[in-house]
Amino acid sequence: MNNLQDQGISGVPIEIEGVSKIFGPELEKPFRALKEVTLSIKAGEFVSVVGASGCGKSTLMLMVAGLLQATTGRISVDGKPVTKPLTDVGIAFQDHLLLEFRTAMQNVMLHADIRKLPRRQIEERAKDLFAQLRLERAMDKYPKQLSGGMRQRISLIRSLVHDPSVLMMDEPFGALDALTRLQVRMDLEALWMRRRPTVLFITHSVEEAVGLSDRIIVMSPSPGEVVDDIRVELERPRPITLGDAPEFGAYVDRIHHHFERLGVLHGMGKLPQHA
Ligand SMILES: Nc1ncnc2c1ncn2[C@@H]1O[C@H](COP(=O)(O)OP(=O)(O)OP(=O)(O)O)[C@@H](O)[C@H]1O
Repeated sequence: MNNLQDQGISGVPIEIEGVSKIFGPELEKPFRALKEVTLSIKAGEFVSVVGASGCGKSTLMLMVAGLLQATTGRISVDGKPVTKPLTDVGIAFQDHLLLEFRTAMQNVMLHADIRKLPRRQIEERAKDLFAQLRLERAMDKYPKQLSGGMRQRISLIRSLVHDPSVLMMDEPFGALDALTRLQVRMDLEALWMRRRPTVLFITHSVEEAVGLSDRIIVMSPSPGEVVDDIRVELERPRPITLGDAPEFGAYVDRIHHHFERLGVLHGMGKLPQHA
């Protein structure tokens, strides 16, 4: 066991150094999606990326996952350069992508089947995750018998069942109603706190980013650049009523202020200034 495991942290560090992405460099009009992104993410940190639509958030995530090559710069995960798709990773998208002809449990076990992982051990962990999310009764149901929030939480269980050291989520709760979104946010925090994988979380919701993150990376509109790196010093687990805390409002305002300055948001009045 290493020191981090002693502390119950299963995550690994991610280093992104001077990473740019140009789509179609061979074309007459190449498109620069990301410009010189440098980020150092600690093992077990929960990091959100917020920014205007099209600023390159998904592009960045795909490059870290090894699914897309950076044009310049270097990315390493757990000290190793990313040169091919990561395997020790869980991925969840807005679309839950559950197979309709498999039950919830069978969907979750897909990982074990594909990756030939020890089935009994993974099934135990899956049952434990279903129980933690109060979804035991959904285990043998098919996706069409479940609500959108349940389907998304099952997708969350699937992304965590193999105990990955990195969890990547691209707008996972985008299609949910506000109440379900709040529930899933708290469920995600609880699951993350148990094993502390390193999380890269992409969201359009500033409130969700503040609710979940240790750090929030604010990106400029295309080509995406890091304009702020905010450490969120709010105690965990964060309560349902977090939105009432003045510090919460200050973080949200700070990000909105960037968006107003960058022309992503257009307000009528003046927003308060933050350091
Ligand atoms: N394969 C590609 N070829 C050319 N351009 C691309 C490609 N993939 C993405 N882009 C462009 O790169 C930019 C960044 O895309 P990306 O999907 O990373 O943005 P995003 O911030 O995740 O957007 P959203 O919040 O809307 O999901 C966009 O302008 C997009 O059109």
